[in-house]
Amino acid sequence: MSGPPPGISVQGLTKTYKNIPAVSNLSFAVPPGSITGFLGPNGSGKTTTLRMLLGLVRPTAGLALIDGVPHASLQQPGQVVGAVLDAQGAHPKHTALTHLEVYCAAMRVPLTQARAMLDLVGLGSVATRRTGEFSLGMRQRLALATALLGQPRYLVLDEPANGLDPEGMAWLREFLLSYARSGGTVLVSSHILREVEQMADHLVIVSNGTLVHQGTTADLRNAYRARVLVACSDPARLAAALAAAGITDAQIQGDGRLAVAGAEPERIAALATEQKVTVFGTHIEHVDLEQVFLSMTSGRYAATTGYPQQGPPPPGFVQPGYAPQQQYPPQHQHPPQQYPQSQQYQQAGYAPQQYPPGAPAPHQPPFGPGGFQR
Ligand SMILES: Nc1ncnc2c1ncn2[C@@H]1O[C@H](COP(=O)(O)OP(=O)(O)OP(=O)(O)O)[C@@H](O)[C@H]1O
Repeated sequence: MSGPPPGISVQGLTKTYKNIPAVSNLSFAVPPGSITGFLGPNGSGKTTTLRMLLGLVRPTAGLALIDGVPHASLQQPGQVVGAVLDAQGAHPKHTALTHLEVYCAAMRVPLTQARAMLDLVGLGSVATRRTGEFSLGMRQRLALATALLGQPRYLVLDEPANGLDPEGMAWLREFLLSYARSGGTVLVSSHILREVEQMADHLVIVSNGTLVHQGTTADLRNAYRARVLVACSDPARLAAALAAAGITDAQIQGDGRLAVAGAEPERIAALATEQKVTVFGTHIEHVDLEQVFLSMTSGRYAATTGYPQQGPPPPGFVQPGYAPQQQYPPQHQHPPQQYPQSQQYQQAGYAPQQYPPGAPAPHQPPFGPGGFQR
């Protein structure tokens, strides 16, 4: 018999408080080995969802499964899933070491794990200090150390970046990347896309308790990749030449410029030269994913009439209320200014796309050699 499907799976999850829906028919999956960013503005139902997943809130309807079973059915939950829901859990008069040792005893894991986990999260030097003296960032690290005591396969973190300075954020990012590389699965919530964008390979975006997007981070980036705005003597002719060369995402804008996605300015210029189309200037337009996220979750998204006008919806879009075509948020609209053909443009230099790099790992992995063993 095959075992339960691995990963986290949320199916039709619903929680209503006195007729007020906190989470409505929410379904998403967290693939094993992924870092999945769980995003949504304040009050969008993230914490309620995570609490249902961890068996702390009873769903009104639906299922939240870890390794195919509800949390309550896990044999040794602390060794399957570690959670950080809030960083305030430690007794202020307890030292960090005592705090963890109490948990070790409760979870029946060796007391030596307490010291090992403090070292792992960078709190080794303050192990005997009272947690009441800890900053919020230190408490976040302590909460993470607590979650890791049972060497879980899953980590569920609710806004772990709260209270972390940029250095703490960078540390957390590297830590979670390392955890995932060693086979762990992470579900991490945030209301700021930028906080998780560099580490999450999957994104689940909620608004008002409902799903608005799920998919890979790469797909979202590709859906909103940079485009080149070309001012030229014959945009229609250039668009036809681009299409013949396999570059089909080119649209004439209201201002007369041709907006091209999926080709670099040099390639566009070469095709224009072949077709005897004069290029007056090009401009690379980058998209800030944070703006896309804000537009998705604020409900303004459907009201925009931006780029591109046609084409498939971005991968992962699930909300039928959203416009069926992929669109840029209002911040990326161009003014309705006309660019007459005779107008001269300054040639804008090509700026390479500045998406954050993938997943550098310049640090010691917490698991495997040098770290703790699964
Ligand atoms: N115990 C509760 N009783 C009544 N309403 C609740 C309760 N818990 C949450 N809610 C409501 O459910 C909605 C979702 O809240 P939730 O805390 O899950 O959102 P969130 O996305 O985690 O937001 P935040 O990041 O601000 O914590 C909110 O409107 C909130 O007021």
